[in-house]
Amino acid sequence: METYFKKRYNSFKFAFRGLNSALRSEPHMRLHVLLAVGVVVAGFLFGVTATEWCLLVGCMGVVFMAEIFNTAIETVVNLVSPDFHPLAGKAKDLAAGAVLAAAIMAAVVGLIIFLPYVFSLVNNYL
Ligand SMILES: Nc1ncnc2c1ncn2[C@@H]1O[C@H](COP(=O)(O)OP(=O)(O)OP(=O)(O)O)[C@@H](O)[C@H]1O
Repeated sequence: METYFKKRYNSFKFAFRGLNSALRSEPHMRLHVLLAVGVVVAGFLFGVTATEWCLLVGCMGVVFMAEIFNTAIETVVNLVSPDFHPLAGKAKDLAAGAVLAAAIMAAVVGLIIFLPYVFSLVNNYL
C-alpha cells in the first residue's frame, strides 16, 4: 500500500516537474500564462457568467496543453533527429500548428465573450 501511494506521489512530482520545465524553458508558455492572467482579470472586471468562465478556463487549458505537448514533441524530435530531416521538420511544424489552432479558437471564444461586455461599457459612457 505504501508503495502504491509512493508511486502516485512520484507521478504527481514528475508531472509538476514537467509543468515547471515548460514554464522555465518556453517563452511561449510564459506568454500564454500572461495572456491567461489578463483574461482572468478581465473576467472579474466584467463579471462574466459561470458558463463563460467554464468556456474561458477550458480554452486556456487547451492552449496550455497544446503548448506543453508541442514542447514534448520538439524535445523528442531533437533527441531522435538532431540533424536536418524533412520528417523531423514536419513533426515540429504539425506540433506548432496544433498550438496555433488552439490559440486561434481561444481568441475567437474570447472575442465572442468579451466584445458584448466591451460594447455595453462603451455604450454606457456615450
Ligand atoms: N531537425 C530538423 N529537421 C528539419 N527541420 C527542422 C528541424 N528542426 C527544426 N526544423 C524546422 O525549424 C522550425 C523551428 O524549429 P525549432 O526547433 O527552432 O522550434 P521553435 O520554432 O524554436 O519552437 P519553439 O519556439 O516553440 O521552441 C520547425 O518548425 C521546423 O520547420
